[in-house]
Amino acid sequence: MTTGTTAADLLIHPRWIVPVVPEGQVLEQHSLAIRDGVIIAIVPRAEAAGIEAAEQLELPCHALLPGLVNAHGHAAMALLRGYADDLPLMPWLQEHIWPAEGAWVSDAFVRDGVRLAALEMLESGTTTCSDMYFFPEVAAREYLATGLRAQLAFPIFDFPTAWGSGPDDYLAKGLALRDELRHEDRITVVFGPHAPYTVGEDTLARIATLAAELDVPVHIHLHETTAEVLQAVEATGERPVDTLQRIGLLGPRTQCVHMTDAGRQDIELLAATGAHVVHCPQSNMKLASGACPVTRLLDAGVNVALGTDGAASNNDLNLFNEMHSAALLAKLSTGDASALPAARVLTMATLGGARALGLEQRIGSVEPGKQADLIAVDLSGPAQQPVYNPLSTLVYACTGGEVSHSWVAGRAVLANGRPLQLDRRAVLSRAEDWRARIQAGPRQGGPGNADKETS
Ligand SMILES: CSC[C@H]1O[C@@H](n2cnc3c(O)ncnc32)[C@H](O)[C@@H]1O
Ligand SMILES: [Zn+2]
Repeated sequence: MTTGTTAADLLIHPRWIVPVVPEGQVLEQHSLAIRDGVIIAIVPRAEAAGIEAAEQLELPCHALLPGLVNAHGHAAMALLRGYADDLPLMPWLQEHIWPAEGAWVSDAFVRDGVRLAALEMLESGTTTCSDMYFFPEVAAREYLATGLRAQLAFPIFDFPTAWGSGPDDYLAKGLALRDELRHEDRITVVFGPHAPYTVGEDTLARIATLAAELDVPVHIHLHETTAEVLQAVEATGERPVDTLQRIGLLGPRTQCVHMTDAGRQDIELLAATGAHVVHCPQSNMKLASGACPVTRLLDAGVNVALGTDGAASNNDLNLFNEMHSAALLAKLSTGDASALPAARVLTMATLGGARALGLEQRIGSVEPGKQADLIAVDLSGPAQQPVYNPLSTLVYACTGGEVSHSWVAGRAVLANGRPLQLDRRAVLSRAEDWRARIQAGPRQGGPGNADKETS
């Protein structure tokens, strides 16, 4: 290396960089250098000559920003997209989704479902996802292969499912998986108790103790509907969030998914304990569950992340769509057009997600020293032109299809709109196979047979 130059593996020259920190900033005609998977420099284009790079990439019409963080989903449910629509939460779950999962979920279902979900997420700008679903060991293998970063929230219920026989079994399997994957940089394994209405207080208290001892996050559906809250109050005399607080399960490691029913006291409690909220606006609207009071949470100092939920209730895994919906829903539900502006919603979809998942030191913004989890978005199309303000264009005028490149820890995972580690045709063909089999009718013999049929 010549004196005065910096060595990089990759030097990117985009039209704009949206670093997210500070919120609202847009850098024009700057270059970004990556070495060993880490962002090492962001400099004005004119100064990029001082950086010697093994590879350079010109992106003349693109915005470069942090990869999006989908902070809540059930990836393999991509195979149940469109299986049951236009229903409220409980009939949807109890009469349609849980019976289908009982009949079809197996390791092969999860393998093919995660591949489909990973393909959709990568093509629409997500580089990190949180996945709460059965057979997380299979999902982990797929995330390692496809290049995505993932938090796996291993499922815990008080009753048996395809993946476990009861709380002891779920906890043993989940913690063994966490141990097995402890050296994998891109994967974290956390507790995933499904909800307070499917996991009793004894099990939740056990999880609280283990989570504190091991310093492991807890990801839980919470206050998804007002009916859930009212039923809990009737049965226990407490709102679920108060139960979690009483048993020690509410704190900076807790990721509360949904929170559509959150009054002033709930919000104060979340803020005081440092718990995170994952907002899933499209799933909440489609199931008519309610609207999370995002602006009041943010005003109170609660970190809010953004998630799609599963494709069976959204019905996509596209965080560009989710950002757009989050902004519009906030404006509609508060009657305030200035609620949740573009810069704020982009923070939720990046740094807010990273913070909720305990990854803020590593990802969520474009800053030297952070992992190079980045996406490039081509803003030259007719639906994006003219670009007065790239933040506005990204949130209000993009659909995800404009994402051309993405990198996770500096490794290219999408180039020219195509995934590099996934066989797109094979993934789509497997999804169609599952659709045909599921639509043909209930499978006899229980989970397990699907492995032999599709591997
Ligand atoms: C712990 S494995 C995931 C489990 O959750 C179910 N699920 C999917 N979407 C929702 C939702 O919006 N609320 C509650 N539960 C949901 C999924 O079908 C799995 O059984
Ligand atoms: Zn969910």
